[in-house]
Amino acid sequence: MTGTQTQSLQRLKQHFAQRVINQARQVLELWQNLHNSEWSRQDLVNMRDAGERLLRHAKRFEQFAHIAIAKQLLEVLAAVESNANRLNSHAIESITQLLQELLQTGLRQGESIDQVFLPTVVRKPIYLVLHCAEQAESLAQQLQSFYLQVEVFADADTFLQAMAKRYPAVIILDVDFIRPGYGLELAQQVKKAHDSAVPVLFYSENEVTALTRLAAVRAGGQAFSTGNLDAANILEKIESWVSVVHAEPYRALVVDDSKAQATFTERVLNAAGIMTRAITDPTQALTELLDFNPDLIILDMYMPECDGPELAKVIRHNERFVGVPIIYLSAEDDLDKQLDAMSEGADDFLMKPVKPRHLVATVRNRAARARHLKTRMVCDSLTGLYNHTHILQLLEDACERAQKLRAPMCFVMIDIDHFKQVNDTYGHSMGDKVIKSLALFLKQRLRRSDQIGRYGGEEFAVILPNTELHFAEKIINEIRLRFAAIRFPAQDQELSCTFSAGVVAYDGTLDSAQLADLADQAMYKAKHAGRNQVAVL
Ligand SMILES: Nc1nc2c(ncn2[C@@H]2O[C@H](COP(=O)(O)OP(=O)(O)OP(=O)(O)O)[C@@H](O)[C@H]2O)c(=O)[nH]1
Repeated sequence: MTGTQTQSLQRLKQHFAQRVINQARQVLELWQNLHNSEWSRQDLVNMRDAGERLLRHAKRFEQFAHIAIAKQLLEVLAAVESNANRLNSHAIESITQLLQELLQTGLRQGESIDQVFLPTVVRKPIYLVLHCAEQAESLAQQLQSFYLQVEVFADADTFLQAMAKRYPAVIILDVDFIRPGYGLELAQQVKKAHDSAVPVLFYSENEVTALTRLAAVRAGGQAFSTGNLDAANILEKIESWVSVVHAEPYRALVVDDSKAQATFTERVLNAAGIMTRAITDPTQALTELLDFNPDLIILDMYMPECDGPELAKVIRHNERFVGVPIIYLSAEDDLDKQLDAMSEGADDFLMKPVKPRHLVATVRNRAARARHLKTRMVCDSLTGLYNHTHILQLLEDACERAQKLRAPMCFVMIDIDHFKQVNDTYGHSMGDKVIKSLALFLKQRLRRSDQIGRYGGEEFAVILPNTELHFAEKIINEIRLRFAAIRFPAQDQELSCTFSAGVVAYDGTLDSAQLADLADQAMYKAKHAGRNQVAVL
């Protein structure tokens, strides 16, 4: 085969790789949409179509893991269809499990990194509509170093044409684009012409009046910045606007001595994509709590062996379950009794018969809040990355998984160089900004299946499942080069930072603590060898 033929074959392969990834993403997105709606016949059809497309593309590209997952997904969907299109907990669990696997399945090793490691947080482009061309170019460059796609517009027509073709992740719009106040008019035009609300970040070089800010809100502005536009800040905003819904379905444990009521509750919740386990014997509740790990518990008030408030107390006595919301679902209409029951550590009271919509909304709201609190416990407050304890826990899980599946896995330790100097020269808040930027940078560059933690002050840890050592080294090195190229506006100058990293591969025998230790050693090797480099061990 000639060099040109090999190249075009490679391009073709990459083209299909991209398609497989896109199809997998579509299936995931369809499933996630169910978090806000109720399962219908149309959902089944859409998921099946997306699953079939994934299977077709995966076959063409010979992605065997994707083929196996797509086939199993289609089987589960066929079972749902033959069960009068009723989603039950088993189907919800199977689909979730398969989609998790899909998320974990990188493409075959050896493919181009650009295809495998697609930016995960913000993929759509950013439209930059600024009055000053020089400022637009410099901001575009900064944003690009964060792996964002940027399109710069110098006139309104080209911008409006682009809007008609593709929606961006965000529009950064100068209120004084071309002439004073024209940016606001342009935003109004966009708002009228397009149903889909694209977030607009308004910008003005100078401070503006309250009236201009009000006009910006009315024109659909999501935020307003004045003075310096800073890429990290913009990415942080966009990330919060596009943050992905939690992919895991909610889990509810239903305790009701009436089988008919328990089944009714289960059906209503299942149709909303909520996994349910229903039990009629309250003495089994603790065992089920441990086994099923629900986001919340729905309790009947009156049951023969032990009543609801007693059970609530027993549950609350267990340290592990103090935070799990408890909702009563009972025919009791005496307000005093309801309040008494609530005083035993319950969170809500729903009267039977309850409207399905009311039940679903209550469960979703309570479960979302409980998850939010749980997330805060495992995440670092400055960066939103996993905290030290949690990333080590995740590393333990990753080692187990890699050993079970005999899959490659790498662990990386990253430490910003001479960080003390950044704090000493530019102040602690500038130091915080650099830490936050590196966090955003890693999130934006790595795959969704990779896990990133803030290991210590200016130290980060990354778990790369399904990744060979040479690949991990290549990616971290590429990230290192890009990060070093970022210029952070600091006072009236610019600041740049570098990092040193240590990369180690799981060999199937080490435990997570040993692996972390080795990564630390590798990172120190990089520091001793002069910093701003990646060392492997
Ligand atoms: N701004 C800020 N600084 C932090 C934070 N956590 C730790 N630091 C600072 O990070 C600095 C780390 O300094 P050192 O461990 O001496 O290392 P270094 O200056 O980065 O030098 P090398 O790692 O040897 O390249 C200390 O001054 C800490 O106070 C934080 O959350 N924010």
